[in-house]
Amino acid sequence: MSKEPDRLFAQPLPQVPDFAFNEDVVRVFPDMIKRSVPGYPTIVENLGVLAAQFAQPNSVLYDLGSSLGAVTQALRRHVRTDGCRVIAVDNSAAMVERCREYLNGQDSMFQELLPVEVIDGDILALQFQPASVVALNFTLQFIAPEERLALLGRIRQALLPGGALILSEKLRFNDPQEHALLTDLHVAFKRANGYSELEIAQKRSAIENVMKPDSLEEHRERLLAAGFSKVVPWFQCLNFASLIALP
Ligand SMILES: Nc1ncnc2c1ncn2[C@@H]1O[C@H](C[S@+](CC[C@H]([NH3+])C(=O)[O-])CC(=O)[O-])[C@@H](O)[C@H]1O
Ligand SMILES: O=C(O)C(=O)Cc1ccccc1
Repeated sequence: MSKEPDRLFAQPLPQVPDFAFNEDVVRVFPDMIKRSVPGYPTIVENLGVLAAQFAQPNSVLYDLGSSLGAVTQALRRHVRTDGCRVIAVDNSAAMVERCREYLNGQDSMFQELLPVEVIDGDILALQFQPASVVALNFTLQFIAPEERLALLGRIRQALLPGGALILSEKLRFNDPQEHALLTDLHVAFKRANGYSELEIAQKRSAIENVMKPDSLEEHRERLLAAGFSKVVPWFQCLNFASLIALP
């Protein structure tokens, strides 16, 4: 993995552009996500452990919004079920190109890994195949809010009995005091990871138009409306959480 540190927002910008998953972000992405998302390494590794419990023989495991393939790599470390294959999808060409390189690296280091296909495409336009595991690891928050229910409905329809959707998201909180506390603690987390006040402020303004978090209650209700039968939070660190949704 690239070791380049994230300094994208370190210098004052006359106007902060909307955040995009372009080549500049790709270069620093492993460092950025680890220093910005509390619990990220734990979520990714354990997503593989969880997936191994839900994987059904001869089915597809989807990594939707795969970025550099961290989740795909965890799936390939943990899932041993016969005939499974991974389909990773991202609509950033820069991410997809680097993701394929990293997965080739994983292939050259380990034997008998699950086959993987990386698709450069929009998850909103995807024709889903029958799937036992679908991972949306910090991706739904970048999908336009009005598209989210229909996407979850299509995922629900594709899920096999015994399978699961694993959904990780930044959370918003309806209680203003809870929201303020966890937002402040997230800023403290970023500061402790070496980000300056300027970097934190400029990043906040870059993502505010493109990343729209929901509350846990909104996630639960929407997942049930999409046809899921059960929603089980399995991890929360500050304002970041991961849920298991059962078909
Ligand atoms: N409509 C879309 N279709 C396909 N991809 C999309 C779409 N919208 C956004 N993306 C892609 O979703 C990813 C979100 S990052 C996921 C981290 C990864 N899961 C990880 O576990 O490392 C989250 C973050 O950076 O906070 C980006 O690569 C986008 O290009
Ligand atoms: O940085 C933040 O404040 C976030 O909420 C997480 C994030 C991580 C990586 C890209 C975009 C948003």
